[in-house]
Amino acid sequence: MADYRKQGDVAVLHANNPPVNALSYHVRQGLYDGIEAAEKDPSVKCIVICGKGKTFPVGADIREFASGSAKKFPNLIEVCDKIEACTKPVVAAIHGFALGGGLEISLGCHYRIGGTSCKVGFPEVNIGVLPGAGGTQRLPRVIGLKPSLDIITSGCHVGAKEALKLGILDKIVQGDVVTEGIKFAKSVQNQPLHGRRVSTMAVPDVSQANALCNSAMAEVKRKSSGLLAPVACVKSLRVAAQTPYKDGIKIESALMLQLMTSGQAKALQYAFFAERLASKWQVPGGASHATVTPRPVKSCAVVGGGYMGSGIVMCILNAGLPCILVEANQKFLDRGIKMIQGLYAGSVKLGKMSEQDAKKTLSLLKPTLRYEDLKDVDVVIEAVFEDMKLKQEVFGKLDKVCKKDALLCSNTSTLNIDKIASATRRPDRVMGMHFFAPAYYMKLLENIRGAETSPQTVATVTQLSVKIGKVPVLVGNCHGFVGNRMMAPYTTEAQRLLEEGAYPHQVDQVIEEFGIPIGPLKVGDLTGLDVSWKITREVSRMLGLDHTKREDVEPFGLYFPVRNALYEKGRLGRKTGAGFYKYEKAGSKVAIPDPLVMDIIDHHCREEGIDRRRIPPQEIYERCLYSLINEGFKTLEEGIAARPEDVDIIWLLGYGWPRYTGGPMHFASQIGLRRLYGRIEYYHNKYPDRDHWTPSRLLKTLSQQEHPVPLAQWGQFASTTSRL
Ligand SMILES: CC/C=C\CC(=O)SCCNC(=O)CCNC(=O)[C@H](O)C(C)(C)COP(=O)(O)OP(=O)(O)OC[C@H]1O[C@@H](n2cnc3c(N)ncnc32)[C@H](O)[C@@H]1OP(=O)(O)O
Repeated sequence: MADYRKQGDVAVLHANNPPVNALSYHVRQGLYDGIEAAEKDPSVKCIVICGKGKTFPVGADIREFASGSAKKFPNLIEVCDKIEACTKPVVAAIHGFALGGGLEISLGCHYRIGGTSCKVGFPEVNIGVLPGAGGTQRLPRVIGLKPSLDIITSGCHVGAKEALKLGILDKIVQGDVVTEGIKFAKSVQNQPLHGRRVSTMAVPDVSQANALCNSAMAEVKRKSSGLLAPVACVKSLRVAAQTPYKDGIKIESALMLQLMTSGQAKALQYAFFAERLASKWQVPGGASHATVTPRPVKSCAVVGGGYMGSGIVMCILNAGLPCILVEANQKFLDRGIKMIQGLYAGSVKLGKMSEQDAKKTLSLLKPTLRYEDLKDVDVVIEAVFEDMKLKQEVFGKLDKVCKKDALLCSNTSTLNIDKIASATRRPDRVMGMHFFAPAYYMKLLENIRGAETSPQTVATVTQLSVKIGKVPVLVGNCHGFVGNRMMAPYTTEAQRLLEEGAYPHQVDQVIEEFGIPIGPLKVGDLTGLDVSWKITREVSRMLGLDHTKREDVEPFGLYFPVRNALYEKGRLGRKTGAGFYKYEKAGSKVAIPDPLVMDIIDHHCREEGIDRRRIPPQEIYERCLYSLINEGFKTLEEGIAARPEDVDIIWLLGYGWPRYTGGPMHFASQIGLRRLYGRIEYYHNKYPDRDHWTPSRLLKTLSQQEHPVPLAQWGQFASTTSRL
């Protein structure tokens, strides 16, 4: 709703819908009625629109898009037009954020003032739509087409100073923005409104409209291939330059309708809420984010200053927390410090950070060679080499020196967290924190709870994860957890396809066209074929198998003859300038299909008596993606992943899965679970020896329901199909 109050001859309208004043039906109605009441009241001379609590409205209520309430009278266009048509001056007093529909409301006002820390923007492209309440028509009339194209197609926030410079804000004010808004409104209450109604203005840089829009269109197509919303934004902005407002707004609405009904908008909005759901954990037994209080974390330590460890240190320092870095010897410690210092120097050079801030942040780092220095820290994150024996050794030492209630966490990507915890006398205070590289940049944190991890440990680690800027997803303990476990069948199928008839570039092309930025074989080259070779050896060893014996490893999906042949020839990937592809030189990024690799593959097939066949792109697509999705359902049925949304966030933020499909689980719901199950069963019959094609029980159950089960209800079926 919106609160209406009078202060002297000023009517103050507060949008009141915590926590972010989203413009749901009651808020729109409140604003509309408020303007009408103020207009009718002869004692009111001017009006201020503002937001209750921490922000100005941040946009339409995204949940209303699906329910249809967004269309109810008055819709946002009608509210903005009502404000603009008011015969008394209306001032938007902005604090916090004015985003999307919130910014559109303010552009409907005759004046806009903002607090020093306010931010404005049109983030609609991030949720698959456009500023559909006149934003694409009004903004260019205020600030010109060029900056409007940048702001609307990027979805970026614009700070107060920049907004003032551009002309979005008329004034920046210190102190309470509503008090200042009232003062400002009084100062303009006798000014004529002619020239202040944005829809009547001309676009200033209209003469360059074609050139600007053509280049913006080329840019959005290049940058966001496959995304519909940025393209629609450019189209709508071009219309603003060519058409009067009354016609432009109709075209904007038509484009909005097209986007709203596209699968992309639905998927992106789903991803928006899934991301916010991620940190709201619950564990079997009922403890949850809502019931358990985290312990305060005042200091941290990281063991291991390699690439991952250094990145983790930076996340902690960036959050303003002191961090001790421990290394095994001076050489490694110096290397870690140098890496961290270098990355901060880079940020300063790029203008992302001031030299003073970098210095201040770095002063929170305390390098040491002595484990004893960790005796007072609240949380330790171990980031040593992925080797169980080594990790257990480190945890044993930590357990001895760290205070009793300190949490001990392992940055492991695959290893059994219970086994690591068994090296301590505090398994209830041990957790996995699987960071993604580069750790200072990637937002995902896959947090792994062991069998004995206490709810308070989960709460504390989750809170710390959010504090260091991550999106934490709580998962259970199994080999590879959720992300890497699902990765396994995907990469296995990619490699098996090579033995049956495909070449690396053909597999990667299908996956990249789907929207994953780097295909699985290019990822293999990036990670290093020696690394994956060693992982296969380690996993085989853990299973008691001889990794050199085909008959041993093949039934476990660990037989990769093409990869092995390349590895044996010293083709280790990008770093050696040759792997599944060739590269101009060692370290180059551009992967070039290599006839030599094709010969190696052909030779292997001849030796094995394999008749190579043409593999259609659809088969590549299904075998890589559906095997991965099937594994995702298995993580759900086993309770390793708590919710389908969690699986999706892991793949969206950690593995480059295209956000406009919502993630593997949302994508599955769009394919249709019956159809998906049918295809998985088909491949299971074709490749009965590959365990990853055994259909998930959960998927089977869901696919057999008479009506499609909404994704949010899959969890109810997971418990009945669980094998655990
Ligand atoms: C005709 C259509 C016209 C216009 C189209 C639009 O206006 S589309 C909407 C455009 N606006 C946005 O996309 C803003 C989205 N919100 C944000 O970017 C962030 O929430 C924000 C404002 C930067 C605040 O971030 P913060 O980290 O402080 O909070 P958080 O994101 O966790 O949000 C708090 C809770 O509010 C819910 N929420 C946020 N925005 C909306 C929204 N627009 N509609 C509905 N709900 C919203 C969010 O889900 C959180 O809910 P919770 O239940 O607490 O998890």
